[in-house]
Amino acid sequence: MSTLAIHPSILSCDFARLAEELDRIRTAEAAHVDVMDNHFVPNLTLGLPVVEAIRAVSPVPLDLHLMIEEVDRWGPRYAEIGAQSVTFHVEASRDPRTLCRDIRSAGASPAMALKPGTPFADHADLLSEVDMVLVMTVEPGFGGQAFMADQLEKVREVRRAVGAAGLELAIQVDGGVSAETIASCAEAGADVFVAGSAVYGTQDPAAAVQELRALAEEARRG
Ligand SMILES: O=C(CO)[C@@H](O)[C@H](O)COP(=O)(O)O
Ligand SMILES: [Fe+2]
Repeated sequence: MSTLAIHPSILSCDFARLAEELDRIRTAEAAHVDVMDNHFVPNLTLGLPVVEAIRAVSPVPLDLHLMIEEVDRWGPRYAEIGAQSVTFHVEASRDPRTLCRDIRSAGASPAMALKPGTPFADHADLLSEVDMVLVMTVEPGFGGQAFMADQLEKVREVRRAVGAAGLELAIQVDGGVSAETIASCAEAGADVFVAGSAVYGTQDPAAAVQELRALAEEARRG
């Protein structure tokens, strides 16, 4: 069985103190970086030069979540700078199979993301190309939104499909993941948990990461 991983989203950190904020989550398996272009989502965050600077100072690997329209063009560029994983939205990519291969050959793990309204079944053929499936548990664009419990059925569906195909894929959830909701995600079959406000909204983000991981482990043990 896979190890559980907590990936704090730096969207909720103090952007004026990025290096220090990254150091505060050294207990995490990776840092989740939300790249938004104000086209695919109605918000704008950061781009390649800033992600490259983050990569240079981060004590943990980077998990990049690309919420951008031109992902076929930019995805491989983000992989080249040394990210651990590059997640693209299936709603944005015109040629996801080629994109997955380009990301992998540039040295990163490709992952596919599904917005809440996007059925997994329409994109199940991509499972053999990716290392991770991200099931969004909020509409992408902003941190601090309420968790959409109706997406847990999609997590279960992906977990069943991964098992049936005999694959070893990670399933990530992102949006509204907190001490109140993480157990339901783990029970449904998620093993990588993104949390922004539930980590950076606390006094001690490193301890919050450990608490979230312990809750997920407990839920998995049943
Ligand atoms: O991708 C996104 C939002 O689009 C997320 O990664 C958020 O940054 C998660 O923040 P919280 O819901 O955990 O506060
Ligand atoms: Fe994200």
